[in-house]
Formats: sequence, C-alpha cells, structure tokens
Amino acid sequence: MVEMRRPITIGEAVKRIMDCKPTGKTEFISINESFGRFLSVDLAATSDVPHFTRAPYDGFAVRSVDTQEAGLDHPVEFEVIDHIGAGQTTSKVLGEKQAVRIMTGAMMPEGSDAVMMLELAKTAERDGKNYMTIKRKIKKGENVSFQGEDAKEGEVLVKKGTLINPGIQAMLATFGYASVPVAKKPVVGLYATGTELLGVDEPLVPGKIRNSNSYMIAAQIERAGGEVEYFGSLPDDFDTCFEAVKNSLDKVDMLVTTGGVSVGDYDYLPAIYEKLGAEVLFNKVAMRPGSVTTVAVHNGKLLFGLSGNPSACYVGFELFTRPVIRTMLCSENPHLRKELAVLDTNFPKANPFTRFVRSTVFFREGRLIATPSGLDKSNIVMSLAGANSLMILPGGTRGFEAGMEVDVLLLEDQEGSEWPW
Ligand SMILES: Nc1nc2c(c(=O)[nH]1)N[C@H]1C(S)=C(S)[C@@H](COP(=O)(O)OP(=O)(O)OC[C@H]3O[C@@H](n4cnc5c(N)ncnc54)[C@H](O)[C@@H]3O)O[C@H]1N2
Ligand code: MOO
Ligand SMILES: [Mg+2]
Repeated sequence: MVEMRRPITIGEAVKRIMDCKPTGKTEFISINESFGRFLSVDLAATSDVPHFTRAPYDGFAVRSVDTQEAGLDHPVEFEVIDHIGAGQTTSKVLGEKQAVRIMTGAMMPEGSDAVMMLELAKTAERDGKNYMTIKRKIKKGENVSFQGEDAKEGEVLVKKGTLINPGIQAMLATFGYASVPVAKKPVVGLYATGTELLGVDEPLVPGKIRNSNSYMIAAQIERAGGEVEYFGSLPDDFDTCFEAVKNSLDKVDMLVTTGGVSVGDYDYLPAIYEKLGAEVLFNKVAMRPGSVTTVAVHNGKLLFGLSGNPSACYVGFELFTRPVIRTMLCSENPHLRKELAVLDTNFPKANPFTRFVRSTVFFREGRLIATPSGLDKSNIVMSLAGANSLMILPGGTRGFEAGMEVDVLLLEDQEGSEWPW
C-alpha cells in the first residue's frame, strides 16, 4: 500500500523552511560589476551631497543685500572680481557691490548668497575692469544649491537587501564606493531527473520528452538573484541519483531537483532523502499545482524536491526556493509581493486545495486586472510563458467569476513581501 501523505498549509510549509534560518554572506566587488546585485549593508552617506554650496545656474554670485535697490528703472552695477567654472574655486571674498562670474556646479565664493542668471545681467568693461548691471532684486539663497541638500552625511539612504539599480549605482559612485559590499550569490545546485528526458538538441522519440524544467528553473534561480550550478539530467535509477545528490551537496548552498518526488515506482527522491539521513520538512502541501513538493534539510543545507510537472515545479520554486535565495541576498522582504487584482474571466474550477493560477496581470484604467495565461494543469508548459503573476484562488471554494477581487503574487516585482501568507 502506497503511503498516504498528510498535506500541510502553504504558510506552515514556508515557515518550516524559513525556520532553517538561511543566512547570506558579503563579498566586495568592483562598482563596475555591482549593477543588478543586492546590497549587503545599509547604505549611508559618507559625506554631505553636495559637500560644498554651489551655483545651479550660469550667472553671477552676488550678495543679495546689494540687489535690494534694483528695479526696472533702477539698474544696480556690480564689479566682477573673478570668473570661475565648475571644478574651480576663488579665494576672493565678495565685498559691497561685487560679484563673481560663476558657472553651474562651481563653488559659491565666500560672502555670496545668491546667483543672478547670465540672461538677466548686462556686462561691460571699463579701464580693464569688468562690470555687470541688473534691474531685478534677488532673495538670499535664491538660485543656490546648498551643501547637504541632496544628502546629509551619515543618513541611511538605501536598506540592505535592495537590488542595485542605476540610481543606486550613481549613489555608490557619489560616496566613493569603488568596491561595493554585496550579498554573495547563493549557489543553487540543480538536477533534472527522469529517464524520459532528452537533451534540447535531441530529436523527439516515442515516450520521451525534452527536458524543459532545468532551463526554466535555471532562469528562475537567476531571476531570484542566485547562481546556477547545473549538474545535468539523471535517469530514474536510485543509485545513480543517490550518488549524484550526495556528491553535489558540498559544492552548493542548496540543491534543487525536479521530478521523482511523488509516490510512483521510479520516484526516488523521498528514499534518497531517507538514505542521506536528511530531515524531511514536508512532503505534501495543500496547494495546486505543486502539492507533491518535498523539502528536506541536511547538514544545514536545504534540498528542494520540486515536482517534475512543469507548472508544479515552477510554482514550488517561487513559493519555497525563491524566499531562501532572497533571504541569503539580505532581503527583509524575501517573498513574492501580494496585491489585489480584479479577475477578468470566469474561473469555474472548484478545488479543495488553494490554487495558484499562472496569470497575466496588467493595468486597465488604473486598476490591476488578472487573467489566466493559459491552461491550468500542472503538466502544462505554455501557460508559463505569459505568466507575470500567480493568482491565488483559496481552497474550499466553488470557483470564481469575472469581476471578483483576487490576490495575485507578482513574479517580476523586486519589492517583495515580508510574509504574504
Ligand atoms: N498516484 C499518484 N500519482 C501522482 C500523484 C499522487 O499524489 N498520487 N501526484 C501527482 C502530482 S500532483 C504531480 S505534480 C506529479 C509529480 O510527479 P513527480 O514530481 O514525481 O515527477 P515525475 O514523476 O518525475 O514527472 C512528472 C511529469 O513531469 C514530467 N517531467 C519530469 N521532469 C521534467 C523535465 N525536466 N522537463 C519537462 N517535464 C518533466 C514527466 O515526464 C512527467 O510527465 O505526480 C502525479 N502523480
Ligand atoms: O503537485 Mo501536483 O502539481 O499538485 O499537480
Ligand atoms: Mg512521479
């Protein structure tokens, strides 16, 4: 008699995995390679930005007090005592009715507190001296870019675990991070199992199929921020699979396998975990697809036995493996972000288990709309192509109708969620 597995809830399954407390490591890499990586420390300003008060326009640095009499019928003349561009400074201190010709980005001279734009000044030269005249007054601080207005030294600007985007690259450069502390990419070992599997370059023959899961999971690992260590595809042979799993463990931070976790005669993963002495955290989850997902832990390393069925494999990875990768990448929001969306089509299928429907979400008139991206069976590949979300249809319901609000998990989002269950 085949064993009857007892399903646990999704939340409980995720909790058992996260209780293994995966932790990440830091490495320092060149700023040239840091785009797309995850910060492993909170990023604080190493100086004020800008670190000196500067001109935001091309013009004349003046003392605002000297301009107060200026008007359309009352031009006021200034002596121009110096001329500086960005990168230059002046040692001159402005006295009464004196100005410095200054270009955008240059440091404001001592004594000045405002910049009159070039377009508003008329220049002249007399006896080898330069002058400029204005017909408008200016307020103290007008047209000035103040020291620290962009960032204050010591201020925490970006939290650890954040994906480095182009703006953060600019920030890192601004603060002098030639070398950037990032989370080391966890190395995720990967095996596909199944005697029926053909290589991508092999012709189709009766009874065999091309291995698509390993390409899919490799991409999911990379999307999550991990590093893929693909060990290849294994036939359904206990000894071969046991040796392969055992020998790969010390080369990786965690191991993902696909296939062979159900109760079939050639589903060897459960027996492999047993022979390894691994602790099985669960082998049945109240969800569809992916109910057979089995997760074990051995010597502190998580072993993800994902289903062979492509859609079940995909969903199992996103719910269970992704948060471990993101946690090791220092994220405090390692789970998929959950949002409310409006269902666009009827979904009459009833199910005792919570169902994750591969879906496309999009905006229509400011509202998030969700629609299934294809056939909803666990052996389906094609619906995965258009999936940018997983619609959550809770178990114990008769089905859903267009117009109803549903939860969706966003697959391409980078913000994540602390705990969506
Ligand atoms: N008597 C029962 N049978 C099954 C149960 C059950 O509870 N009792 N569960 C079903 C469910 S649900 C699922 S999901 C599958 C899970 O199967 P396994 O994880 O054991 O995976 P396999 O048997 O190895 O393969 C299943 C299916 O997927 C195809 N496959 C496998 N690997 C790949 C790959 N790398 N690329 C593409 N496709 C792959 C494989 O050919 C099979 O068609 O079990 C049900 N059965
Ligand atoms: O694990 Mo199976 O996908 O529940 O269908
Ligand atoms: Mg099977």
